[in-house]
Amino acid sequence: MQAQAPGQEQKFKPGRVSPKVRVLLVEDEVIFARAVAKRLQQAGYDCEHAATLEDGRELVRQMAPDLVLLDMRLPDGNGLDLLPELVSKGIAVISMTAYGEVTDAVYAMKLGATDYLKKPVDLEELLLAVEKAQTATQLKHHLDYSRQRNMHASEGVELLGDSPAVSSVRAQIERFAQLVSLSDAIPPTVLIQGETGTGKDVAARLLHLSCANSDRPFVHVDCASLPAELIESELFGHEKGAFTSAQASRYGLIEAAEDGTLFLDEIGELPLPLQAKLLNVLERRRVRRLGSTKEHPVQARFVAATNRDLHQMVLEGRFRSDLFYRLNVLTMHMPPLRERGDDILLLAKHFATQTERRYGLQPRPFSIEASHMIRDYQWPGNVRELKHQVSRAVLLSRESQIMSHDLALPGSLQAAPPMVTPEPGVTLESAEKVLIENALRQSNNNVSEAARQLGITRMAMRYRMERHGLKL
Ligand SMILES: Nc1ncnc2c1ncn2[C@@H]1O[C@H](COP(=O)(O)OP(=O)(O)OP(=O)(O)O)[C@@H](O)[C@H]1O
Repeated sequence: MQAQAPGQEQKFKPGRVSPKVRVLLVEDEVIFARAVAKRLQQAGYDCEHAATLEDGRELVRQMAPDLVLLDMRLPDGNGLDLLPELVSKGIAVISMTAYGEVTDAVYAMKLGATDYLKKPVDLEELLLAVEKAQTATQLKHHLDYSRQRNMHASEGVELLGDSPAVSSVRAQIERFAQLVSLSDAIPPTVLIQGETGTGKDVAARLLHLSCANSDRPFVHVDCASLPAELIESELFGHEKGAFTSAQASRYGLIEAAEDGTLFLDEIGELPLPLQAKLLNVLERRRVRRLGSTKEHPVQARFVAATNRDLHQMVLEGRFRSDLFYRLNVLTMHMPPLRERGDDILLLAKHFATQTERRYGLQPRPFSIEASHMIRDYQWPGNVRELKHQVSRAVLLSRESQIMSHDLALPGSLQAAPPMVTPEPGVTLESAEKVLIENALRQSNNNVSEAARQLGITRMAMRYRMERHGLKL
């Protein structure tokens, strides 16, 4: 059978090589979790279980799930806190809420969950929801790839900011675009470095749009989220029978990029043997599909991005030095958000307006205190973190201004009085009172937020406050 032509969407279809769908269950009720995992495994899913948000986050990194079943009330926080991260990675999420926590389900859907289930959950109903979400995600990925081709990665690409650091990035993108577009030359590779969430993906897309052939494909390969055993066949393609599940020949993404751009995101995660193969492609401009003896010319320009210190990885023997030197020709550095001065507020206002428009909400300004907090916070997750926190604050805020406590930044919690540890001999009852008082102080007397911090419903919080005689 012949390989399909690059224009055919089918060749990108997820799941063709790995039939097992990976499901992550984030749930602290162990007996229920075991029953769900068993039922999903029986139905042919790969299922992993995490009992806390933190373990869930770690497993997302390790197993790159296709779908997450997310409980809302977890020992170390609310499932809503993990949800935006999952949605931004294109992972389907089914939220699971207990009876009486309807608002959580509503927020979860607003934040991009695919579906929600009410507890107690019937296992067959859960299985149906998983199947439905999986079909929807496959369709979405399918469309995403088609969209990448058809819209040429141009939609919604904005590198906002007036700071000198961002202006300099913009100028560099223009300059690099000219250099990689020189007609007769083999285009030099562009390496985009920067902390997570600084806009490396945005910069890569803008670069593509500024190049000659910007109407050609922009193919994004996330080396961190593709399982190691899949990356090779995804990148290089394969012939029918090259390995057990290769039932048809298939173009790899390098060929699919045609004479457009292949964007290798998180290149630091590429396994060492594949680094050698990639170097070979970059040097010889030829690619050979798995199981084939024939080589095909490579026309694409290569853009790579990383938030790792590749030089350090070379010193530690985790990244090939020859590939590093090959990549490190035209290098651009995305500045961290904390170094962009007033751009932070400009971006915050932009994301607030975006969320208000998306959900048809009244425009509201940030309070002076909230603006100061946004400006002073260090933003370790950079623009992505800002975007999520602002969207979340806009959706959750009930007041005429977006207040600092709506932002729920770790800094604001640090600024709150330290937690009081009960003395020995203190009763459970009085310890509970102390915890409630602390949570209220940390959330500036916002009962919903305090309830969220303690992992209980607003109603339960009100009831306990009344029992302890706590008034606002
Ligand atoms: N200057 C900017 N103006 C507007 N939006 C931005 C800007 N920079 C980043 N964003 C937005 O922030 C989010 C994160 O950006 P992006 O994915 O490009 O970061 P990244 O550096 O590639 O992250 P990672 O290292 O985690 O892959 C995206 O939603 C992007 O649209």
